[in-house]
Amino acid sequence: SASVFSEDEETQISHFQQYLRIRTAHPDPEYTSAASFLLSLADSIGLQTLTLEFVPNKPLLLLTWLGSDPSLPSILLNSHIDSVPAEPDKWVHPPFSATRDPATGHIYARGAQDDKCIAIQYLEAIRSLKKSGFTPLRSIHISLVPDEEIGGADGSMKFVQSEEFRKLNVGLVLDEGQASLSDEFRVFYADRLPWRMIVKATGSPGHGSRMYDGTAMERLMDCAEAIARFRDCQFDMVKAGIRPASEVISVNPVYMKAGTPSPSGFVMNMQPSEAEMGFDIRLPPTVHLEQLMERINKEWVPAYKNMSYTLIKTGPARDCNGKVLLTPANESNPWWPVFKQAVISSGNKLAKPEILSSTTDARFMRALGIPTFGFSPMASTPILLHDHNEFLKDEVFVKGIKVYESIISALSSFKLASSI
Ligand code: MET
Ligand SMILES: [Zn+2]
Ligand SMILES: [Zn+2]
Repeated sequence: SASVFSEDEETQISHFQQYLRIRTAHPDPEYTSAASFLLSLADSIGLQTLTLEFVPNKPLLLLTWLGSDPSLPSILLNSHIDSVPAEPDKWVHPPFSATRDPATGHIYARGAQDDKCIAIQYLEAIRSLKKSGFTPLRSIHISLVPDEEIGGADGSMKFVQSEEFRKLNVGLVLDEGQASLSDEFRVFYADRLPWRMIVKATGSPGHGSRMYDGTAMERLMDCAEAIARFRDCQFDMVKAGIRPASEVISVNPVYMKAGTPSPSGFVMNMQPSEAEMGFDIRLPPTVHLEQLMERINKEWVPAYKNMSYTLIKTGPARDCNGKVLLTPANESNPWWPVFKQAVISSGNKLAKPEILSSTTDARFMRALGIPTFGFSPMASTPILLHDHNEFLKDEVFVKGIKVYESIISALSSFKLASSI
């Protein structure tokens, strides 16, 4: 049912909608309009702003609220500007309309959950803390980055390698997380590693009517079947409740390409000499890589079957000390109890820390050894990232701002005798 909001809250919701209406979907995200909108919000709050352009036309915004002791390690709040594409015909409201359903309060837009909500929540939380007279001890930075959805090579990867980043002296990063079906917020201490695998098969072409061995299609289908068997085994562990989905290996087919195009579709009486298939693979950070490589070479894509594969791995799998990319979410990490307590004192619940099924820019910060949590305060919300009809309820969005007020004030006031 619809809730009643204050005038300030209505303004916050309207800022969210305005941001959602900017078409930041790949393959041609409107980075310039997004940047000018975000910079004008930052100006209205009185934040310092810096626009970095590591790659032309891919702005990365750095917003700063200076702490009273800027020599202390700072807090960095990260959000990506870009979104995945949407298929408008399959949505109940156009994906860049940010339509707010008056009955439910759902705001429909690509990016509503992933992850434009947090960018505006960071900003509005800071606006409200500033208004209340709060002054941070540590500096707080917001980074608004391009290209996360396509691997981050021209975005966060360049950012963390830059002199500007080094100068921030970041002590803790918060990045995006995922919605929660229950009333407990979720928090993520690691991401799965993102791989892409492209399998190509070649074989003898021939008449569509002929039965013979060694066609490209037959070989590729053998590969797909071997992968499907492995996928079933991994998925069965999830279905049986033995492991969470983020702690198994997922291998999902994402495209198939074969056949000879014709004006009316495809030539049907020819068996093609080439066939190709793409897979999205996600690996738990502690995965046994040798075992998987052996499986790929022996079971999935045996070279003797005239198949080859390409593996694309975007981003680091280990940090500078050769350690897997995990941020301790326990008392050994002094930031953890501060974060956890801040969520609880805002009147909310926090679920047991998890590994994220998908992958975020957090891996670039973790690779530098910087503690990084994934967190998007969306409780009692269906998980709709990259799906049709992505939405966030107005009330959930507004509550998230309050949660960040608590988190930002706690983290930025946190004092510790030792190095951090
Ligand atoms: C491949 S880098 C990550 C891109 C996106 N966030 C995903 O999980 O698919
Ligand atoms: Zn995404
Ligand atoms: Zn995202």
